[in-house]
Amino acid sequence: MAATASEHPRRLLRGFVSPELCKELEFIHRSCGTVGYRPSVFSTTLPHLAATNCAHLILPFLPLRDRLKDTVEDLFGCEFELFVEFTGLISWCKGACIGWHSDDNKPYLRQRDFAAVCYLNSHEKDFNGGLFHFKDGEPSSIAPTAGDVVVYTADERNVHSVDEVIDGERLTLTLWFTRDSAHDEDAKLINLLSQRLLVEHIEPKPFLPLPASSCMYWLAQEKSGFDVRCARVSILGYDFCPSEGKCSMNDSPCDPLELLDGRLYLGRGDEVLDKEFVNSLHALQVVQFCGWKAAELATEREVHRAGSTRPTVLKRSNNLELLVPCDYKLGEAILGGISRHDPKPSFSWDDLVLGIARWEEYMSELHRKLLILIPYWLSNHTLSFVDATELL
Ligand SMILES: O=C(O)CCC(=O)C(=O)O
Ligand SMILES: [Fe+2]
Repeated sequence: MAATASEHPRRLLRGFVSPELCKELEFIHRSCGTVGYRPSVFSTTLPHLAATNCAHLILPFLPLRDRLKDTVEDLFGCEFELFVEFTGLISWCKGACIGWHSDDNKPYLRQRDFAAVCYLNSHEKDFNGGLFHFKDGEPSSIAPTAGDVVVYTADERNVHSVDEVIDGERLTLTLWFTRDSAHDEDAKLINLLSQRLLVEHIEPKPFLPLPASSCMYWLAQEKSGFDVRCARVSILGYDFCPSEGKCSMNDSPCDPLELLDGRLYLGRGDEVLDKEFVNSLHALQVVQFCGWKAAELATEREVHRAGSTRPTVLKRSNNLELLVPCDYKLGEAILGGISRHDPKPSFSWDDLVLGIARWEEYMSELHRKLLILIPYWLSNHTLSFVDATELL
């Protein structure tokens, strides 16, 4: 039965997103996300990835984005009519909720025709609360499960709400589709990417991230607040340490959050790894990559342990602390969740050093493919996914 046959055109698609892709998108969100548009909400949009020198991280979204558009067109009988209007990773943390609404309910949202919400993690495993409800019709309630997707029309036939998240981080990939070509996300992205292509890639590592303005990472709450980059590394047991010669809060009047834009080290307990990162996003991406690939890195370390040299680790001293005005407790209360209580794998700096190398391979491969795909996208005016090797 086509979804259009019902009074409430909608469909729940079980297991639509593979567990591997759920994890990869979680990695991207935790290493690139910014503070979102509502309290306790974080988001990673495709234009944001392009603007922070991470356009190559758009690639993992594309096969799923294409498949969702085809599925929505098929289910709702509008083949070749739709454009993607918005694609974003959105996480809701402790305290986030939304009351009854339809997704086209504001004048500036009228172009939205259909929604697809992909659940990337699971109720009761990764977060509590956050159940989805439709006001009328079936299914009436959905407990998010990693891999499931709910698609529905964005109009008043599908008024819905989301219960408050009690703890953990509830992660979705949300897309809206439109019939109005003026709101085609691809056209905007291609424009951004073509501008970037004009910038000659002479850097040896063109995939290194570039932080956005520090206010985009700052979550303010009453008299307190935290930088989401600092909070996320802290939840994994690390902190940022200043690079030699950089000011610290003690001896310089400069804005301490600006230190997160420059070179820094990673510390853990009373140790600091003797490896400079170009900025906080670079270090955060590596740390999140190591979390994503923890099992593979541990296995690889076992295999290579004999011949490898130990990484240089410094003892922390007073000038190896980056004092940013970050309320870590608040960050942990909002971002930390039930999955944090999983047994932690034993820590080794060797894994981090191996992770740095594997992170570089992962990013440089995506970047290589991106450079092949951009001219193809420019001539096709769409961001569709193709095997980059076929274009060579
Ligand atoms: O995350 C969800 O389950 C739905 C979110 C929602 O309703 C919205 O963003 O408009
Ligand atoms: Fe909604």
